[in-house]
Amino acid sequence: MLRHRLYITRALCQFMACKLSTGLFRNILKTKHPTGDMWYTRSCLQSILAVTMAPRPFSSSQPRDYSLPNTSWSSEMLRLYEHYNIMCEVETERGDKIKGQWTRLPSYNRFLKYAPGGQYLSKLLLAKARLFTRNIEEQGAGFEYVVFENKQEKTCVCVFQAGHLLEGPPGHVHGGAIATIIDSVTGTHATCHSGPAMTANLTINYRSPIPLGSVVLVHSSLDKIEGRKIFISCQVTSSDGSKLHTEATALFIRLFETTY
Ligand SMILES: CCCCCCCCCC(=O)SCCNC(=O)CCNC(=O)[C@H](O)C(C)(C)COP(=O)(O)OP(=O)(O)OC[C@H]1O[C@@H](n2cnc3c(N)ncnc32)[C@H](O)[C@@H]1OP(=O)(O)O
Repeated sequence: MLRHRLYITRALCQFMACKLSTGLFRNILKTKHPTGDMWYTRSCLQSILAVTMAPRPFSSSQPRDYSLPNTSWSSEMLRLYEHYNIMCEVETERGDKIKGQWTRLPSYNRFLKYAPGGQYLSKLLLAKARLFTRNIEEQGAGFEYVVFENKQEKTCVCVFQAGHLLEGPPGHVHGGAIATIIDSVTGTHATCHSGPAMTANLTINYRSPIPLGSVVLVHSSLDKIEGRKIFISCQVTSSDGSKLHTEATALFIRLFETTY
């Protein structure tokens, strides 16, 4: 079993290194199996990767989940967290708890490590790498956020509190930080819906500045899917929805042809 995993890991590394130099997932790839009597084709490797990383990018194992409340969260952040979290579970007439329309998506400092099978890849591939939005250890200093998904409505909402290290214009959030949270939320949405995907295009209109330390909502809506293309639109609003801060559209390209 362990040997089998090692073969898969080695093949994956060769595959990724090859793809980095030739463009993602474009050409037929043949990688020799270590035993010398078998060849991996692109579709075979895609299947391995699909099993390794998809359809669920998150597993329920033990690491720190950054999407859970911490002491830096303001009362408004906690209120909105509770507002959505309570809808993740509903009570039936018989008093049973069942899954609601919303799901809270856990978030780690490196999701690859905690994806099914990802711990093997994680040891070999840039082991110190961290998800950009989760790499500031000081609570409340950077991106504090939690994403909820509503599969039925094909939407996600993110409750986002911007810390003091995200300053751009004095007292307000940097445009790059806003782009980052939009990319992260829409990217998470695309990945949850369709499996691993990368941003191909992100178009942003900044409508009104976001005060540092304030809590805003990032709404992500899946507009349409055409083949491997996933079109998403996004609005960042004040926490009561009365003020529009930012609008964006994003195009993600699904990395695998497999449908989930
Ligand atoms: C749980 C996970 C949490 C993750 C949260 C964080 C999310 C963060 C997401 C990111 O930030 S990803 C990093 C930033 N993005 C990149 O670095 C991507 C760089 N670009 C690429 O790697 C490739 O261009 C890409 C994978 C996007 C597409 O390459 P492919 O070779 O797989 O696709 P191809 O070029 O064959 O295009 C497929 C289709 O998409 C279309 N397309 C590709 N790029 C496009 C583009 N930029 N604009 C419009 N259409 C585009 C293309 O025309 C074609 O359309 P048709 O099928 O209709 O012919």
